[in-house]
Amino acid sequence: MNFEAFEPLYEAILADFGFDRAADERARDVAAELATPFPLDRLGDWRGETVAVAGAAPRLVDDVGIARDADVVVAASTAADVLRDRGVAVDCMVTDLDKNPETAAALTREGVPVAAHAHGDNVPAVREWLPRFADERTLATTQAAPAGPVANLGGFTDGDRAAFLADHVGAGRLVFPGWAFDDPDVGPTKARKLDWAARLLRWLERRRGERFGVLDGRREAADAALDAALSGSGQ
Ligand SMILES: Nc1ncnc2c1ncn2[C@@H]1O[C@H](COP(=O)(O)OP(=O)(O)OP(=O)(O)O)[C@@H](O)[C@H]1O
Ligand SMILES: Nc1nc2c(c(=O)[nH]1)N=C(CO)CN2
Repeated sequence: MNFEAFEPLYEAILADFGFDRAADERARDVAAELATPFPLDRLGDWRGETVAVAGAAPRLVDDVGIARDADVVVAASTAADVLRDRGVAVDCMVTDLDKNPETAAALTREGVPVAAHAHGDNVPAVREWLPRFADERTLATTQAAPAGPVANLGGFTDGDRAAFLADHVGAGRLVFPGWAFDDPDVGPTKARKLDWAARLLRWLERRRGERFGVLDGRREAADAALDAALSGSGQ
């Protein structure tokens, strides 16, 4: 995914949450000062592999076997701790540094790549944590236009960004342990973020010609929101 393709959905997300594009761009520029280029082959070769994109819903503890059975495990945020605590090695972590940045820093030092996201509301965490990461294992990301070493491969929440990353590097089947879009225990903002995660995964499955079981029952609503956001963009 390149930014041009993602931009109409990025605009819709900015409008929905009232996020400021200029603030995202400033965050990206801070990350660009701190990061070094990350050639994606440092992730390893995921082409054709079954990639588990692990979310951090409470059900992840019951879905651990799905991750264990996959060829590659990409963990979103706190999913990395849940899986590692249960003996499942994580091949990559995707995070916006807001919950368990210590885990992310430690992973980079162990040689595990981490995609660290800079956005308008996490600049202090970017400044604090990127310098503590092993540079050569850190892929800095933005949701605005890419710049310098900071990439945008698509996506918004940690979990869907993980799926877009896997797609970008040629993953075969994507499976989704630890996802629950209708989680009664999340607050209203997180619930709205999860709605966007569902829409973005729906967009991704459409583009891939795949069907993600995690989207069963959600496709119609996701399509309506996507069609509204994409109308006029030719996608
Ligand atoms: N029920 C759920 N609760 C939380 N996360 C979920 C859920 N279902 C799927 N996910 C995915 O797991 C990811 C990691 O969630 P976690 O709560 O650890 O991180 P987070 O840092 O708050 O995530 P984000 O900043 O992206 O909202 C989310 O970004 C989301 O994509
Ligand atoms: N500006 C901004 N961008 C984001 C935010 C956020 O809170 N603010 N949260 C995200 C995933 O939780 C992803 N991107």
